[in-house]
Amino acid sequence: MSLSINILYGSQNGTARNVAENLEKDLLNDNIPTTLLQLDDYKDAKYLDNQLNVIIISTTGDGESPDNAIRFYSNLLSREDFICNSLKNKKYALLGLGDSYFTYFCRPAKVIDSILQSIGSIKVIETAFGDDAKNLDETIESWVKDVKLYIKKSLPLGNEVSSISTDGDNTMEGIEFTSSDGNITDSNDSNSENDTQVGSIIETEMNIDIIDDANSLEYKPIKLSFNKELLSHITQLNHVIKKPISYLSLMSANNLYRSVNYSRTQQIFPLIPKINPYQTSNSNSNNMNNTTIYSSSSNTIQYSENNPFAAKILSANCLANNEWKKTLQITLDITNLHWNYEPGYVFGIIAPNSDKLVLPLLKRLGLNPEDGFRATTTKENLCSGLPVMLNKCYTYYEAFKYFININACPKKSFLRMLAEYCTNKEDKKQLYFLCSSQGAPYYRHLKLQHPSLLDVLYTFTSCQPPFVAILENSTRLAPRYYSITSSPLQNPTTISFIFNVDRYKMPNTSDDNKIHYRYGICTGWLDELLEKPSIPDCFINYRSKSIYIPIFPKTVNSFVLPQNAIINKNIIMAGAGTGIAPFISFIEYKRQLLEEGTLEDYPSFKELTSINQNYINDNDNNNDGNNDDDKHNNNHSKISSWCIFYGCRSFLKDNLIKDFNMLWKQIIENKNLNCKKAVLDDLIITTSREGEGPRYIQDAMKLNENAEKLCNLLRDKNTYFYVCGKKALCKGIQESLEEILQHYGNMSPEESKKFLDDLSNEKRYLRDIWG
Ligand SMILES: Cc1cc2nc3c(=O)[nH]c(=O)nc-3n(C[C@H](O)[C@H](O)[C@H](O)COP(=O)(O)O)c2cc1C
Repeated sequence: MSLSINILYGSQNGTARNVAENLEKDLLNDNIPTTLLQLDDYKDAKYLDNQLNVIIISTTGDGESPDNAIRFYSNLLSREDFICNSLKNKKYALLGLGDSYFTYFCRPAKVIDSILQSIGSIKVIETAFGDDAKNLDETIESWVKDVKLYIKKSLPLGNEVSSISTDGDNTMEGIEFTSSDGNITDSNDSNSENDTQVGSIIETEMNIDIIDDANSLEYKPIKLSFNKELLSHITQLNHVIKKPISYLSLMSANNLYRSVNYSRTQQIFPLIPKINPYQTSNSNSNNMNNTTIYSSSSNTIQYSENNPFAAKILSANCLANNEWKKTLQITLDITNLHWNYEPGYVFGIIAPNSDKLVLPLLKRLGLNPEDGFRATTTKENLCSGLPVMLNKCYTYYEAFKYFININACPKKSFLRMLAEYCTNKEDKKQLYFLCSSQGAPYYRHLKLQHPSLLDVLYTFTSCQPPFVAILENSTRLAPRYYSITSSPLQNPTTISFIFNVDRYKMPNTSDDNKIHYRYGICTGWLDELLEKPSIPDCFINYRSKSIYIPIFPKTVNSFVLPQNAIINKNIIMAGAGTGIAPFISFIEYKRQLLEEGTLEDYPSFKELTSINQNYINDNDNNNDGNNDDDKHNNNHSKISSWCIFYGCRSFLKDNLIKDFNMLWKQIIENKNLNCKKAVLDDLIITTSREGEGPRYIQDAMKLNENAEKLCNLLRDKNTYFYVCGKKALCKGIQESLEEILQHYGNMSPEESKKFLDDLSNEKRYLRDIWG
C-alpha cells in the first residue's frame, strides 16, 4: 500500500512553513504527492491507513504554539476524539523549532511528541529540535534528509527516488559532489570546524581606520567575508542542497504605465488584490481609474495581512532621542476599522522596503523599475511564499518594494539558485560551499552579518540571476506587530503605539572604511514618513496631511488582563524600554475606569461594580470591628495590588513613562466603587546607566523590600505576573523570581522552577518575549 503523506506545519514567522514548503517541493519534484497544510487545517488532511504525518512546529510567545496551530494544539491537549482517533496507529515524524535561550524550549513540539506517543501514534524518525541559538539549519537539514530517506524506502518497488539531497548534474572543476547518502566525509568537514574560528577569521579582515557614518542616507552594500582558504583545500563538497525547481512563468506586461512615482505615492493599497478602502469595486489592479472608494459601513470586513485597513496617522510624538535610540509614538485613526480592542491587544503593520535598497538592487539586476510582469503557474501549491503576486501585473519596482523580503539573509536554497547564475567559477564555488555541510558554520556566520540580497550580489559580482528565479525562491515581506499603548476608554476610535527606530551597525567591510548603518524595515519607514520628528517631547499633528499606513488587527491576543482585574486581582508588570507598551494601556485603562466612576455604557463596568459590591459585603461580614471609614479608606490595599517594575537607561533621557508618573501615583476616590483606590501601589524604576540603585529590573526585584512582597504576591492565587521585553530581560527576571521563591518561600531550586511553570500553565505568569 502506498504511503499517504501529510505535511503539517505551525509557524509564526515563516521558518517552519519554509521547511514544510521546501520538503513538499522536493517530494513533488520526485513525483511523490503530498498534502501540505497548516496544523489548524488538519481536518482537511488525508486520512488513509498507511499515513505519514510529517509535523513541523515552531514556538512563539512564552513556549506557546504558533497562531496557525492553536486549534490543533488545544484539541490535542484536551484529547479531542477526532484528533486522537485520526492519529492513533498513524506514522509520524516531528520537527520542533525554537530557541534554547527561552525558558520553554520547543514546548509545543515536546508536548505534541509525548501526546502522540501516549495515544498510540507511531514515531518513524527520531524527533528533532532545531535551536535558533545553536544549529538550527543543520538540525533541519539532517531531519529533512532522514524524512526523505524514510519516504524513499517506503515507496513501492520501482518507484524509488534516484537522488535525495544532492544535485548530481552539477559538477564543477575541482569539486565533485558525493551521493546523497554517501558517507564520504572530507577532513575539513563542518563538524570539525567551529564558529569561533569562523568569526575570528572575519575579524582579522576588518579595517581599522574607521569613520562613523551614522547620518548617511545612502545604502552602501557590504562585501561579505568568509574563509576562502579552507575552500581552496576542499576537493569534494558533501550534501550540497538540491537545486530548487522552477515553477513560474513570467510574461512581460510593459504597458502598465505605472511610474515609480505613481507606485510610491499610492503606497501599498492599490497593489493588494482584495477589497480595501482604496480599491475600486472592479478590483483589477491594472485599472488605473480607482475612483469608487469602498465605504466601510459594516463591521463584517475581515481585515488581515492580505486585506489591510488604511489607518490615517493623526499625530506623532518624539518620546526620546539620544545617543542610544530614538523612540516615537504614533496615534492612528481606526474609526472605520470597527475594532473593539482591549488593553494589551496587538496589531500588524505592513511596511514596504526602502527605496534606498530597492532602487540600487533593481539597477544591480539590470531591471527597469517601471517595466511590468505577470507571473503564472500550473503548480500553485508550490507558490505558497508569494501567492498574492500570482496572475496580477506588477512592475519590478512594486515587486521589490511591497512584496519580496530583500532585507533578510537569503536562505541556502536561494544561494544555491544564485550559484547557477554565476559566470565566475570562484563565485560559484563559494556559493556551493555555503550550501554544503562543510560550509554550514560559514553560512551561520554569514547570517550573523545580516546581509541583504544586495550585499550578497555585491559580494558575488559575476552572479546575474533572472528575476523569475528570484521570485521563485523569495519569501514574502512579513508584517511587523506592535502592542497598543492607548486605552479604549480614552478613545475607542484611535490607537497609539510606541517603537524605537531600529538601527544596526554593519561590519566595517564596505569599500569606503566607514561604519554603515541599516534601518529596520518598518520603523525606518515610519520615521521617514513622519518627516523625522527628532526633538524629544515634540508633538506633530498630521490630521491635515492624509498619511495612511496599512494595518490589521491581530486576532489572537493572550497578553491581556484577566476578568475583574481592577477589583480583585493583583497585577504585577515588568517591562524595559518599549516593553512598557502594553502596560501603559493596562494602567491607563484602570486609571480611566477609576476616574470616570460612571461608565454605564461600558459593558464590563456594571459587572465590575456588582462584583466589587459583593467583595465589600464579604469584607463587611468578616469585619473584625474596624469602623467603616477605615475600611473604605483601606480598601485599595485589601482589594488588589497593582505594581510595575520599569527599566530604562536614564531617568531623563529615555524614560518613556515620565509623563505618566504623577497620574499613576494618584489615589482616586471612586464614588461608585465606594472606595479609594490607588492607580498603582508601586512604581519601581531602574536606570541602568546612571545612579547608585539597582541597574536592572531583575536586581530591583531581589531587594529585600520588594522580594518578600513579591514572594507573597506570587503565592496568592489572585496574582497575575506580566513580563514584556527582550529575551535577556525575561531570562533575568525568571532567574530572580526563582531565587526569590527559594529564599523567601523556602523552595528548592526544582520547586521554584515548577512553581513558575505551574503559574505559566495557569496563565498567571504571562510573558511577551521578543526574539
Ligand atoms: C516573539 C518570539 C517568541 C519566541 N518564544 C520562544 C519560546 O518560548 N521557546 C522557544 O523554544 N523558542 C521561542 N522562539 C523562537 C522561535 O520558535 C524560533 O525562532 C523559530 O525558528 C521560529 O519559527 P517560525 O518562523 O516558523 O515561527 C520565539 C521567537 C520569537 C520571535
